[in-house]
Amino acid sequence: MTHATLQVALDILELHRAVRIAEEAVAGGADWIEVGTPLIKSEGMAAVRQIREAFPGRVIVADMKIADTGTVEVEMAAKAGANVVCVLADADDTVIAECVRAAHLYGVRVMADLINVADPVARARDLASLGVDIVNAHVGIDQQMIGKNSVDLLRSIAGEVSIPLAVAGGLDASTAAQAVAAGADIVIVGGWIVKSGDVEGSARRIREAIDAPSIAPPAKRSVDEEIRGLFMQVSAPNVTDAMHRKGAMNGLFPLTFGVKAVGPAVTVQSFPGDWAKPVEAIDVCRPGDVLVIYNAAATHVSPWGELATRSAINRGVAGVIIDGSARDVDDIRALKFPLFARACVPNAGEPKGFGEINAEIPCCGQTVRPGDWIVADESGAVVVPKERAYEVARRALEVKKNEERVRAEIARGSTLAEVQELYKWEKK
Ligand SMILES: O=C([C@H](O)CO)[C@H](O)[C@H](O)COP(=O)(O)O
Repeated sequence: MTHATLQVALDILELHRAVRIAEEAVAGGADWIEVGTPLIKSEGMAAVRQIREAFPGRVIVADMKIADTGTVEVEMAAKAGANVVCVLADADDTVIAECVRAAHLYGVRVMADLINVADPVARARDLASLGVDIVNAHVGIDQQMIGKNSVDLLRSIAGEVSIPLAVAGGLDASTAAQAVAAGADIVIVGGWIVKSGDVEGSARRIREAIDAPSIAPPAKRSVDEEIRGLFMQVSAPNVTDAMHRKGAMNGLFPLTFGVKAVGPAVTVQSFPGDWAKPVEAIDVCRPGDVLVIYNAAATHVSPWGELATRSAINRGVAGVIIDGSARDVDDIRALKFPLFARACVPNAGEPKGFGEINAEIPCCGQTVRPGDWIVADESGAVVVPKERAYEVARRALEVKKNEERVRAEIARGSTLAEVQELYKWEKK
């Protein structure tokens, strides 16, 4: 088997970090270095120049995503030191042809990026006949968040053209190996390497995976299982960050610690002092559901206690959120059951039976519908609309990954303001 090229995509904003990250990725086995689109937008051609200076012998790829004025943009990137320049496959043929002509003039190669192309097979053939050197089966980061898969795209074009094929979009060690088996000549990895806390180790894992691909078929999981698996890996703050800082419940506190509640909501509308519906709702829950109870923010009476908790544990309930109060907190802590409420108070009230199960409810400043996802930990609870659960879970994992590298840089003595160049990015 021929050796597939590993291209690390420097998809970060800060040039001073990019050089360091590239050094670590190369130490881990990356062959080509891509100056990613975000870095080019943030720093311009200075980024290409500096990466060229830092890595004189390496192939440097400028991910310009050219959409127009092919000659000007290829010339800029080539003169700054790029060996490969990226154009959008969706650009008009006139643009592609200009890129190819300019590339010949300046001795660089053109990689065409199939992001968002409606008919990838037909377009890949056109691109090859227009003189493009490499076709990239790329699923963009936003598209990945709704489940689009770059290896599927690669499989659809493999064997259709005779020019080298690249693949990009959310690849990790396992999917990179699948991509090589599917015919990738160039494997492009961004986030999984550059956002990782251990860039060199992550690059090495990809290198090993693509050099000796052993392909285990991915385990089949339902969408709900995937969503739960993703949310279990992230924190409530990661989730609200992924939702542009929305979705967090106000005035809610964790009453038990070291536990986390993740699952679709079963909702309960109830009235202060009436614990019938909250307790009846336990029997409506499926394993893994989170019970979300509106109890009119009451802090003088509790609709929830130890016996309800034991029943919920028997049903496999993943946690309880109460816009109101709870009691028996010491016992519930011992049971390690995720419980979140506004307050604790010993009064129980009585079971009158007012209210409703599985209707839309208000809860701590948010609206919760049955089936909306809840992610709650010691920072509080976040509600994710069910229609966006998969996407938000994927985005939350991206948020978490972003923090890993930043955390590693702080551990080496930097500060958050330095790492993120806060002053530079203040809104003008
Ligand atoms: O091209 C890319 C994207 O559009 C951002 O500019 C990325 O380099 C490409 O998707 C690879 O990055 P990951 O998807 O994070 O592996």
